[in-house]
Amino acid sequence: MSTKASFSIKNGPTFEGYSFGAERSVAGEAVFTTSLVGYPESMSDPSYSGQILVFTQPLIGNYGVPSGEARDEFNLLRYFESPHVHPVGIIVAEYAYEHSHWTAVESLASWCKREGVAAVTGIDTREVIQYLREQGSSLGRITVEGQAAVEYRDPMNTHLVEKVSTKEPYHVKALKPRCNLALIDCGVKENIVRCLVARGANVTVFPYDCRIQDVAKQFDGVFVSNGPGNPLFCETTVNNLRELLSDEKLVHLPVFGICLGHQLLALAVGAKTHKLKYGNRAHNIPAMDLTTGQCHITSQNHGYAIDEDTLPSDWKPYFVNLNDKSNEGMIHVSRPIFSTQFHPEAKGGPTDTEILFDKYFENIEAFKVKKQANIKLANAPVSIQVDQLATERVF
Ligand SMILES: NC(=O)CC[C@H](N)C(=O)O
Repeated sequence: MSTKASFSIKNGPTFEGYSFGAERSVAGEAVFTTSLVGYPESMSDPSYSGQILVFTQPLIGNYGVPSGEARDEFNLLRYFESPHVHPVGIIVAEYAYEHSHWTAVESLASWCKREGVAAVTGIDTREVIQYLREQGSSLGRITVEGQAAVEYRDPMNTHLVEKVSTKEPYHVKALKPRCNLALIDCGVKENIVRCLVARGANVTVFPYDCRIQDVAKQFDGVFVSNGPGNPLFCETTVNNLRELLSDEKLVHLPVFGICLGHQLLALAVGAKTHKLKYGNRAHNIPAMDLTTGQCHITSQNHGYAIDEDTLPSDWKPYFVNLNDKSNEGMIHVSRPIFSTQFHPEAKGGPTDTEILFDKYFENIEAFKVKKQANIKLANAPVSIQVDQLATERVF
């Protein structure tokens, strides 16, 4: 029989189960996802950094884990959203000790062990979620039998983005390049880079604290990525974005942000953010496009949201969450800038809103036409030697 392990919620109950991952006692923020599939994608998503992820889907592990080394035609990770697992622990109702899938190269248990991630099975996750929903976002810890319990700790009080962002810029080439984009990496998911490169962008990925306002003139667009933690920790990025957005020579520059990127752009324009009661983590959340009235089913993973009442008058809410009415995006009234709280790149989840990448590329094409006509904008030659940059994340 495997080693016993317990999962405790601070100011809440303790649940007894069995360890199937690394035999390590850990603490973090306990969050839950109601997604039915996609545990490899979720667990390799840097936005889950420092968290203990509870799956409401009762059977987890049944299709194993695909290769973390396989790469696609752009040299991006084929199956993972980053090279490593980011939650410190996972909680499941029933771990499938036998797995089967044509892409599987190992079991979820062996992946967790190799990555030092605690994993507990045999937990009544229905009760856990009811508790987290009532009490709201809570701290949690996993204690492996025979080990001392670790102190509860709140990862939201630490600068998680600093840990997961690339340490040096890197460059990903398109097969048939049509534009050059600068991406601010706060913990970017691989599929965001893929959505850009596959549409013909050479993407230069910069660390979260790079002075984007200094390099933006060399690019056809700026992208701000997803990432972990409280957006208020990213003051440097917010200040840089504020300067970028207030540069008169850059008024036509297309900008797109996703999730944390959306929150950072909102902070940069003077709006406020708040923590949601327990966050939205699922693959089937309805978000309505306020410009068309259409509802889209979206993939989500966030604990914070922006207060749309605090948006300045030249910004409009773009999408609204039809479950809890929280903000799901913003769009500038005249400039080619928009951002979403949900994940149009999916992985996992529905790809319905991938059209937003097409919209971003339409903005980029329009910008290139304006650049050629040289209408009131900067047009600096690319001085960054992209061929001398790394070709993947640098840690
Ligand atoms: N996926 C993300 O980018 C998450 C954004 C932010 N860390 C939040 O929890 O709200």
